[in-house]
Amino acid sequence: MTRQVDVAILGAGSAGLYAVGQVRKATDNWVLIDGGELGTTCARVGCMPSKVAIQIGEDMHRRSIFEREGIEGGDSLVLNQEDAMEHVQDLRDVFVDKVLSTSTDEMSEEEFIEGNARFVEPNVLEVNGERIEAKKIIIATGSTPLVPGAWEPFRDRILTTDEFFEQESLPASVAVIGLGVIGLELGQALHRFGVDVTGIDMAETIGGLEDPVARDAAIELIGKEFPLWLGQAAEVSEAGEGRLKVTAGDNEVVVDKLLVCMGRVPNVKTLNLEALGVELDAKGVPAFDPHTMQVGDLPVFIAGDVTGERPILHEAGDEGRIAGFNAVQDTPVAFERKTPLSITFCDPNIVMVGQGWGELDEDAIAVGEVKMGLLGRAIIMGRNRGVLRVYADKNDGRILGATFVAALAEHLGHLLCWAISQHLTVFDLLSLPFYHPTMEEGLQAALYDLKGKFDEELDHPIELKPLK
Ligand SMILES: Cc1cc2nc3c(=O)[nH]c(=O)nc-3n(C[C@H](O)[C@H](O)[C@H](O)COP(=O)(O)OP(=O)(O)OC[C@H]3O[C@@H](n4cnc5c(N)ncnc54)[C@H](O)[C@@H]3O)c2cc1C
Ligand SMILES: NC(=O)c1ccc[n+]([C@@H]2O[C@H](COP(=O)([O-])OP(=O)(O)OC[C@H]3O[C@@H](n4cnc5c(N)ncnc54)[C@H](O)[C@@H]3O)[C@@H](O)[C@H]2O)c1
Repeated sequence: MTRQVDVAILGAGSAGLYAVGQVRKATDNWVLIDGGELGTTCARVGCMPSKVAIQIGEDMHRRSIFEREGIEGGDSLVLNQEDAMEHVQDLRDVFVDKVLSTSTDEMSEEEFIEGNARFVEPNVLEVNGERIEAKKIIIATGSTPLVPGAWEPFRDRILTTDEFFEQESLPASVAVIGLGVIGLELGQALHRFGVDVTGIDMAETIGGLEDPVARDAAIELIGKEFPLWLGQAAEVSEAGEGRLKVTAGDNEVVVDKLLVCMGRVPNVKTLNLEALGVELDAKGVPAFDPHTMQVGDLPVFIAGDVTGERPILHEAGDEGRIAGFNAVQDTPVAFERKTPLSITFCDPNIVMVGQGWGELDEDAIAVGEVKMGLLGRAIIMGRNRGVLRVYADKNDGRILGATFVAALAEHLGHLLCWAISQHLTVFDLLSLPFYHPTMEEGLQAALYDLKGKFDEELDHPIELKPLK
């Protein structure tokens, strides 16, 4: 017998759970299906445990400035790697428990099915031998770390983020392959844990940086901590005694393990999306409307990392909300998407907001820049490194985007993202308060530099607004 439901949601990750949150407001007749480990990628093997590792690394690294502050004994501090990893796992468990106790743990057997679903028709699924016919289906099955098939013989010495946080002890040496977001965050954390790290990326950049000034600053600063080999793909072979030889161009290193962070692939393999009868892209994902999350005109929606488009948590959350909301409407509603914001939590942070350097027409923009070296608060913190670059429309001063390589830039990025979302100009921003002494004064300095690129002269100080 085929079970009938209003909505079936595939995947109990962040996107799927946000979708459920919307769906259950409109109907009790829904089902959530998940065939993997529960607790969400974010809490279990993503955002949260990675930030714990980064925090430990940062706390340990802080000792490098103790001496100049008159604090003695920094050299004798020891990071116990096993205890540190146990702390990562303890906090990870707290975050996972928090997710489970407010989601699947509370669901009935009717509401939550453990199993991998596959499509039979656009509105019919099969899971654990049972058929489910759903008026609407939401695909929110996330993604999986990419490991090249050719490296399968070395799989026992390859760590991805699916395995890393489970490690009780750490290898003495690691080659981090891929210096995108994950490679930079975890590579630097591992280095600061005392592991001998070599970072390799086939691109001539790190953290996906396109702005040439920001890119050079980031490569110089992070390259002071551990070697970065850029511009050549990594190749791997046996080195004997269980170790691996990694080469990239003329560089060569022998390591105990690889941390592979070469991107992620959508979890679509077992879904039989061919049954949808629409074209699939090279990764097996169907085309969808990013404002409704609907797949063509099918009764099918898609949300989160499985789309491969905006693989970050708040976007997965929004996509889940959009898909869930629309799955219970007669006609899908198109929603605005948020101003792009991406933060790599390495030190210094790498932050990109709004339109990226690669999308902008250099002739149509003005760029404001400040180096963080002379910023008072940054000097006090011993974190006066990096650069802030802000891009504005040359005609009207409207802020279009920015790239930051600086300590605590995660906060500056939010401020500027909100300003772009409100369509503010450099002149609007300079009339707002900047407290002294703060890191925000770095942003203020970049904005002053940007304002200097415009001829516009006000008849009053730019920091002030005449009463209307
Ligand atoms: C190491 C790391 C660090 C990160 N750090 C950050 C960060 O700091 N900030 C940030 O914004 N983002 C970060 N991200 C990204 C963020 O974690 C993801 O964007 C987000 O978790 C995606 O949520 P999701 O619901 O799409 O996928 P998931 O949470 O992965 O959920 C997908 C679910 O689908 C299930 N599933 C798979 N196949 C099937 C099937 N056939 N049938 C049924 N169920 C299935 C899986 O078991 C899983 O439970 C990080 C990611 C990683 C890996
Ligand atoms: N702070 C955050 O928001 C955060 C943190 C971690 C992960 N994430 C999400 O997870 C996703 C996946 O992260 P990721 O770091 O795995 O992917 P990524 O796409 O950010 O980086 C992958 C890197 O691997 C490199 N690469 C690919 N093949 C290679 C090869 N053969 N040799 C050398 N280098 C190679 C690429 O040039 C690229 O720089 C990201 O897109 C991100 O959105 C977000």
